Amino acid sequence: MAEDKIKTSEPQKGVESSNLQWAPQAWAHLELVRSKSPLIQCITNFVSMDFMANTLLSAGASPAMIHSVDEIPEFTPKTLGVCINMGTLTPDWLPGMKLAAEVANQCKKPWVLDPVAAGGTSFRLKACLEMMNFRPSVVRGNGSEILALFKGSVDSNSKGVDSVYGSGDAVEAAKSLAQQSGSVVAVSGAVDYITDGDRVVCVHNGVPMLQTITATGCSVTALIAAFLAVDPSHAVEATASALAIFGVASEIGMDMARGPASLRTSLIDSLYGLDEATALGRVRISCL
Ligand SMILES: Nc1ncnc2c1ncn2[C@@H]1O[C@H](COP(=O)(O)OP(=O)(O)O)[C@@H](O)[C@H]1O
Ligand SMILES: Cc1ncsc1CCOP(=O)(O)O
Ligand SMILES: [Mg+2]
Repeated sequence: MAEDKIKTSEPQKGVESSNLQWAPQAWAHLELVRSKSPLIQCITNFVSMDFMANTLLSAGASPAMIHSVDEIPEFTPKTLGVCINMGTLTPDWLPGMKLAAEVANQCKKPWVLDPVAAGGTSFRLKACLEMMNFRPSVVRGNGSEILALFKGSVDSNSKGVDSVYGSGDAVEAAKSLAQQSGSVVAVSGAVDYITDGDRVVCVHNGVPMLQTITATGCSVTALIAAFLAVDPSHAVEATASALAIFGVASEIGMDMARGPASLRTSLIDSLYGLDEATALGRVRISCL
């Protein structure tokens, strides 16, 4: 059973030794998503809706882009996980986002926050910080977004949804943010860092061309929600697995791609077709 492969023991140091534990665990999480097909509610931006839904479907999950405040009390309790993304935020979307987070918490369902461009404007920063008060199970952002949440200030150098910092620049901020908020914090980039404020897990999978396809960050956040939905009590492990599997799918997709447009397609195909031997051979996870 896939559940048997999900270990909770303390991680070891170094990529090679850690992989003995983490790679089978990442595969086990993907197998669980495929077998349980969790219903994931996504309240997300208009740019990402299609790619996010297709990412979830190709992993075996069942996405629903349902955001009306009128439907949330009835629909959110039926889900196994919720993804809330601030990408194309307007004031009228916020009450639904807050209600979905509240209902998810009441129903003890995991929910994941993507604080897109958190440091871009004061309106957006305030909204992201308000969402943090609902204590997401996981918050996943790029370096700029995690630094903005930690500092609680707008970044005058912000490039909007794109990061002006590497993920490594935000590791200490991520640890402090996790300690203050009680959420697991994931910073994505060339290396993805996942922390609960104590442990820091590093995912080394992925390809630089992911930065040239819009909504890859949004979609991997939704994938985190799906992995968390099948293993809600191990948020660090499920988050690392989702980031590693998405990264592996991009690496295999890269072998077939001619550029960003074809990578977008081949990534989805690779995620759908990923097998155990390939996952075990490619997942690269270590601990700081
Ligand atoms: N330089 C890189 N090398 C490999 N993978 C990367 C690189 N930059 C980003 N990624 C991957 O791309 C995905 C999106 O991350 P990121 O670009 O940081 O998010 P966002 O799109 O929200 O800014 C993640 O899976 C991350 O691991
Ligand atoms: C371009 C853009 N503008 C508002 S949301 C969005 C998508 C951002 O996607 P990602 O954060 O995954 O790059
Ligand atoms: Mg993003």
